[in-house]
Amino acid sequence: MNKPQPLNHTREQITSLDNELLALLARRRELSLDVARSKEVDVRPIRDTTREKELLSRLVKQGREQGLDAHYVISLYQSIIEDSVLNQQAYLHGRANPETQKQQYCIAYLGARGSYSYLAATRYCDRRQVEMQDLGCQSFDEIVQAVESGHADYGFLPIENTSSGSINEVYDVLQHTSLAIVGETTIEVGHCLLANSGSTINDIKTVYAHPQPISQCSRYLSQHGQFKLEYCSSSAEAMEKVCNANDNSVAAIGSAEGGALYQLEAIESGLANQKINQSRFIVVARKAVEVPSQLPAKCTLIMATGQKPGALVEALLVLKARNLNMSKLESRPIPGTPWEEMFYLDIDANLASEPMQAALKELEKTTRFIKVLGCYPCETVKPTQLSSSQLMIEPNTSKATTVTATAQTKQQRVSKQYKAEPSQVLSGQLCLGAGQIGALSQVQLPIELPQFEQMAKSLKESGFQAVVLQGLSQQSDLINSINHFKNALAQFDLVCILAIEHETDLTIATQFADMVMLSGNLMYNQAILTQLGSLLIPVILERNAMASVDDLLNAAEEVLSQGNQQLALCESGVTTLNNSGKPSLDLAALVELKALSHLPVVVNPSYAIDAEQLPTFARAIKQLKGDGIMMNLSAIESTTQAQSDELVKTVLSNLYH
Ligand SMILES: O=C(O)C(=O)C[C@]1(C(=O)O)C=C[C@@H](O)C=C1
Repeated sequence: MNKPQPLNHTREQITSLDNELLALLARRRELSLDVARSKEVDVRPIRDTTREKELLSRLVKQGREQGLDAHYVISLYQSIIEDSVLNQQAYLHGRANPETQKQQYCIAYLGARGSYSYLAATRYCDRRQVEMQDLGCQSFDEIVQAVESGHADYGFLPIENTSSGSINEVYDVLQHTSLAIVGETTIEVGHCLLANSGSTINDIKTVYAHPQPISQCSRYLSQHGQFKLEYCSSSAEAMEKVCNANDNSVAAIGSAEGGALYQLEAIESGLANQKINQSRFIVVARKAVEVPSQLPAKCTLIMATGQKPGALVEALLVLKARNLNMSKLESRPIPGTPWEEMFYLDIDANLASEPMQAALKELEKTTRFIKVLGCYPCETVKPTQLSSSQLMIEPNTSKATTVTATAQTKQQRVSKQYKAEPSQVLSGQLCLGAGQIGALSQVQLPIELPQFEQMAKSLKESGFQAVVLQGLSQQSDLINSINHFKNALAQFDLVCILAIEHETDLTIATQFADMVMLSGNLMYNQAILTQLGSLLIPVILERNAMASVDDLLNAAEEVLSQGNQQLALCESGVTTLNNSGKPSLDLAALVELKALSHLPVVVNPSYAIDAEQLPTFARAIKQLKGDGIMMNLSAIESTTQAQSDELVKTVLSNLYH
């Protein structure tokens, strides 16, 4: 073996590379802010998971070629992307609320420098490049008072922890404050045993800690029954006590970062019961803030329902009817009124959005008390994952073997051999398969909202259960419009299906739809099929006009193999030499698909069949065991609205009776 170069020489090279890496990361951050500036102008959502997947799979491949393993590359980039998303969010949030743009924030928090609250506040200010003036407090009440009285700009309150759950006292404080929640931040809580320099674990007799870390480290502490526990009002107080004690037999529980501020050393680490131990803090201020529509927003409400049975369920159904996701529900007693409770709800929605406003109006009618505590950007960045097939891309694997290997396993999940009983796709009032027939209407965008509301009402009255919105790229102010459309559809219990006709539709469609439909022109796009397979909402896969039944089943297999079992197929006609310029409706394919697969099949005769023949075809679809009909009413050229209504009525009546 050759003699290696001297250690310090190698270390110098590593140091110089690390400097370059940091400079590159800083440059990447600047570019990410440039992206935020463009998104501010175009009003596009911050998160683009399609772009993230593209980026990750390319980097995994390139990394492999340079000897870096996929998981290493992915975890590095997941942190980089999280940072990029949170920075963009902070930037756009600041722009939407110019009065919050200051050089310095005075922040009230629990304990003293070094506490977890202090670390969370530091992180919050760093992200916004604002200097922090810290105001340590002894209790949650003191924090709230400091902000209410104007001594502090913001208060930091820990609201929940992944090991010990919700922090009830904070919920109680929120019942009585006039402050608004304007932000949230989550930090990793790495509990360590912190002691004076020179102490070893065998020296420790007394441990100082706040009750929260004690409960989060209960397993570790029960293994060390010899420790005498002393409760403190914060982790910072615990560290300060150890620092002042000048004694090797005392220790504190806290973060290594905080301990360093008190010259304490971490003699044991990873004390928490759960490997992932995170605390979420809410940020309170005197004035509520606005959240731009491109940011994922969260609303926190408190409400007291009527005392009659089922009152809470009734209130929650109001949210469900508007497709509002509730990410947290807590209850706390109302002081002075035994057995009555106040509910705290976190809803994944923007307060300014139509569904949220409509839900609030409805809730105001049925609850005894309701108050919005705040609307703020959601700071949980769910890491984008790659599918196992994307992770497996081996540079040297011959393409032929991959293709045969998948071909052999294909047909399995879609086939009746794999699953004998018919599958059913369900979303709201729409039910496809296993004996249920659905009626879906296609609506071509762009469209004005008042006209859309009118249309939604008449589609509901005709008997449709779902509406497929096509031409997303044609609609201006897309996010706002979709929110309006969804709300209008929800009013009439209609399921909102967004059609993906271009790769660029994917992000918005998957974010806002109850269900998505992949247009036939994208049926061969492997990357999109993979992504649809990882969704939690149902998917309709339209057959490409040139595709065989086998091709359609192969595409369906790809979706199922990624996990999403809520899949229906759609036959809209194939290109033939019939000279009419129209596609030919392939009812033989319907028969074949039903014979081979358990998946529901919807038929869309709108493009292939003349209007007057539609009632006959509807009967045929039913007799051939089709599971639904999709109709594009604008493709049906009837002379008057009344004629068109009459036709739709006959078609649906033939389908259902
Ligand atoms: O390319 C974008 O749209 C970005 O916002 C940048 C970036 C990134 O940091 O690479 C961040 C967030 C998006 O979800 C995708 C990618």
